[in-house]
Amino acid sequence: MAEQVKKAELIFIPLPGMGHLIPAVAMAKRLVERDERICITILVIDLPLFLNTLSTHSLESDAWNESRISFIHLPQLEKPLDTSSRELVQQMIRDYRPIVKQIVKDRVMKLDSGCQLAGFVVDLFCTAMVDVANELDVPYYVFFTSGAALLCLLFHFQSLRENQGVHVSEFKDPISELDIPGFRNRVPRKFLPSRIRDKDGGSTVILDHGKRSREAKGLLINTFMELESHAIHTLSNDDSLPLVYPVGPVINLKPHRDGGEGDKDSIMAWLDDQPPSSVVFLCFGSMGSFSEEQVREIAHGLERSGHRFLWSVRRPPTADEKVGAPREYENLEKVLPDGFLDRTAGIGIVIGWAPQVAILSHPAVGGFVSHCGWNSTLESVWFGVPIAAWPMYAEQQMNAFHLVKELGLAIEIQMDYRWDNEKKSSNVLVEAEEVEKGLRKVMDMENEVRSKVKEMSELTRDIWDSPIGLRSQVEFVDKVLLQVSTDAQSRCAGTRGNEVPVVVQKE
Ligand SMILES: O=c1ccn([C@@H]2O[C@H](COP(=O)(O)OP(=O)(O)O[C@H]3O[C@H](CO)[C@@H](O)[C@H](O)[C@H]3O)[C@@H](O)[C@H]2O)c(=O)[nH]1
Repeated sequence: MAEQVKKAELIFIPLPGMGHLIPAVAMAKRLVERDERICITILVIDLPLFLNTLSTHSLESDAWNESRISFIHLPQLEKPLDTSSRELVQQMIRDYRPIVKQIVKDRVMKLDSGCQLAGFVVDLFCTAMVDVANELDVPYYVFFTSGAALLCLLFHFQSLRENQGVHVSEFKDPISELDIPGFRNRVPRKFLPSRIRDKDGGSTVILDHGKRSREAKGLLINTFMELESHAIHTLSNDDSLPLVYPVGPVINLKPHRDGGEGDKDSIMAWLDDQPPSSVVFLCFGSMGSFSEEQVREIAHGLERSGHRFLWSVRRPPTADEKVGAPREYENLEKVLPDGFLDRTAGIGIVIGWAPQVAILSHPAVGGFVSHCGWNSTLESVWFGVPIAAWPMYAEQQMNAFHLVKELGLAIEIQMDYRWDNEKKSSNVLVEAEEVEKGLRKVMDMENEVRSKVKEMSELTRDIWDSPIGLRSQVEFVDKVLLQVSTDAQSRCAGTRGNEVPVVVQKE
């Protein structure tokens, strides 16, 4: 049946933060490579909250020669932003629904003959868009840009809420440990993402995303069996869930060609001059930043460790700026300890936005101090660089727990770091001594974590190079094509509503 489909168009709706956009574009590229009938349109929602990190143009330019991937930038909403709202992002996504509906309808009208709208692939945080897919009577799939273990946790608490009326906030003791399907070890409550842990911290919204994801035609997760077999099996064996596609690791390995990556050439030239595995790289994702006091503690820790370093530092938005991703410091010298840059000249460099994938792939890099964002985790594993975990917010504590305690792929710097969204900094100060200790540990060439990460890296690449590694992506593409063909047949037979004009084949 699938052979009858000439072209199938998927509409991707990523959350417009870099940690979500980067894997969505990488995923789109993988899918169009899998089958020449797949075309993808990526809708870029304009949330000023996120998009000032890096212009999306560099991501688009990576995909420009893929004629089967196109980008549509949605216009800014006319409504003023209520930056005090905890649910600002979700509200904005909801407000975009009529715009998306109209754009998709227009898009369908312009599709080549023989090309059919195959469905939506929505980020887990954009499940509000499911309403549009339903109104247009097309299937939707959910793309989850973090790991399978986290998804197990989300479904677990969503089902406790739905079926037993139990909320996670009822487990009061922060050190109490919970049995969560998909985890080999009991999970200390304090490591649960605050948005799930706290009843008034947005857990309703997040658990609702879980609920809507259950109704999807498939769950695409940016993970792979060798990294998360236990969690993937838990999800796959759960009959109440849709089909699970562990499509990862989806990493944007091709360096961005232009814009937004700082002074890439000089950074790479500096790395070329350093001995193998001698440099520790510090970077905290697209949204991570520290208080000035914390920046100084890190600087002291770096100096005391004596290790060569490459450190990506950005400042939090000021009270006036209110929202948005971290920005570059105008005068970094004022923030760093006196004379730091002079004393460390030749030993280390401090940069803004980092060309992270290129840096992690460089043989001079021997360790990575990371906030354990899922993309950073996958990139680090792919290149075999051990992590020193310093999670900050979102689900990063869970990721760190998984890496340190379950997989032994990371050492801990500070897992209890607690981000305060109002203060835009943490309630915990990690002192120079702790930083130094973590740096020494992660850079230790005899550390068991180093050999484990290398093994995982080799395994990942071997599997990725073999046909088995591509299986989930191929299966997903087959499912999309089969679904579109089945839907088209039922439309012809008049058994399915049809608000979307189906493109009639000319031949
Ligand atoms: O200076 C930088 C900073 C980041 N990156 C890239 O940006 C991405 C960052 O993604 P990630 O490591 O996942 O961190 P966040 O930007 O913090 O991502 C958000 O989205 C992730 C995926 O859902 C979650 O795991 C995180 O907790 C959440 O904060 C990665 O590809 C990095 O290579 C750079 O290239 N240069």
